[in-house]
Amino acid sequence: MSPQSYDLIFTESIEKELGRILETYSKTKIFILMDSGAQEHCWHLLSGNEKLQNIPKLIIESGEQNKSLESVAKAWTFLSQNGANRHSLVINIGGGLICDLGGFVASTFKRGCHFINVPTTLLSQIDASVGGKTGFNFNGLKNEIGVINQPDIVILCPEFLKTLPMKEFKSGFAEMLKHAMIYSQNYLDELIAFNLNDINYSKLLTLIRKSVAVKQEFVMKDPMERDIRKVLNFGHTIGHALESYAHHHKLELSHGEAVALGMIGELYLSVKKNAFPKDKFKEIVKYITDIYSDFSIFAKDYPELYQLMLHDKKNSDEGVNFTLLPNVGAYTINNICTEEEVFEALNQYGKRN
Ligand SMILES: NC(=O)c1ccc[n+]([C@@H]2O[C@H](COP(=O)([O-])OP(=O)(O)OC[C@H]3O[C@@H](n4cnc5c(N)ncnc54)[C@H](O)[C@@H]3O)[C@@H](O)[C@H]2O)c1
Ligand SMILES: O=C(O)C(=O)C[C@@H](O)[C@H](O)[C@H](O)COP(=O)(O)O
Ligand SMILES: [Zn+2]
Repeated sequence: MSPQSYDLIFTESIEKELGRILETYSKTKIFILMDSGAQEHCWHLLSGNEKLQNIPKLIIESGEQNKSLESVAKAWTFLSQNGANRHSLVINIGGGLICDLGGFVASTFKRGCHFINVPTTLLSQIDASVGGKTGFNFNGLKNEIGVINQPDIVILCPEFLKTLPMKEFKSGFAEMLKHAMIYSQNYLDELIAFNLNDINYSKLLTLIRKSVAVKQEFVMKDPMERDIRKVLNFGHTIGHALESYAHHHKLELSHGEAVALGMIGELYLSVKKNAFPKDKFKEIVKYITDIYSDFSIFAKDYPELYQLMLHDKKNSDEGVNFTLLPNVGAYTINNICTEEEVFEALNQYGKRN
């Protein structure tokens, strides 16, 4: 398997598909890492398969705070105590937390064993399960520790999404909006036309396929994020700072909400430095703020947010690095913005002085 390739399988019957795949691993020891929400809402779609029933399983409590070194250590201990070896297979079943954490655990246990992702949230299906970014939060910073390493197989089963709460659905939808912003006006128009209040699952499957294809196009060109893959990070320089800030101050903010808000600020910088069309900026900001929670930040907290951005993994020694857009479907990478420009961008959010 080349460093950036894996098998991507769409299926309507996850139990049969996974059972078929496991036949090819019949000689290896298999383990399951699953988050508690996936256990509650998804396991029944899989557990009819006898082979799966007898596989040792570790449940990681859901919640971003559990994407941690402690959870990684728990999973390493679980594998070690159950006799896993470097030929073993880890099956990650859950959202982006499990794909990131489980992918890292498998990539580092005995210097790396096989893993398969079975994403069960919209965000993990269109983003976290594909592309090989794995890791966990550390020292109050998002994804501070991790590796880029591809799974053997990713199995996408949209059936799982039918139990997803709207908050989590919107979180994944934000990453789809990001894909559209960096890729094409047509795709953005399709997403804007998608009715979140009456989900058409066959239309959703088409959109999922589109988003996965967009992500894969960037990953295949630059698997280790040396340059063009930074485009997939649009909205994240500010987004990750907001997410870490919210976590530190015990405020509710999902990854997708943070990215949606991050895109507003980074679109502002795109208008200022890349001549992104002002009228389109206003339109998109209105659309995003109508969907995502009004997460107001205080001007007095801008320095804390800026300090968090200084840890962004895209940065070199020149300062805070942004991916910006000259228009929908166009992008520039390695834009260094000053603290003053960042503060101006943060002014775009509803703030209380
Ligand atoms: N590696 C990447 O490329 C990448 C890309 C995007 C995001 N991420 C990471 O992914 C994480 C966010 O992922 P997420 O949005 O999936 O959050 P999550 O993994 O925390 O899952 C959200 C919630 O949904 C529950 N859940 C899972 N499947 C469900 C289902 N089918 N029905 C009902 N509930 C279900 C979970 O138990 C959890 O409570 C963040 O840590 C983010 O940094 C990684
Ligand atoms: O796959 C990528 O590359 C991305 O940037 C996808 C992002 O949506 C995702 O949140 C990723 O985990 C962020 O990467 P990071 O390197 O900023 O931690
Ligand atoms: Zn993201």
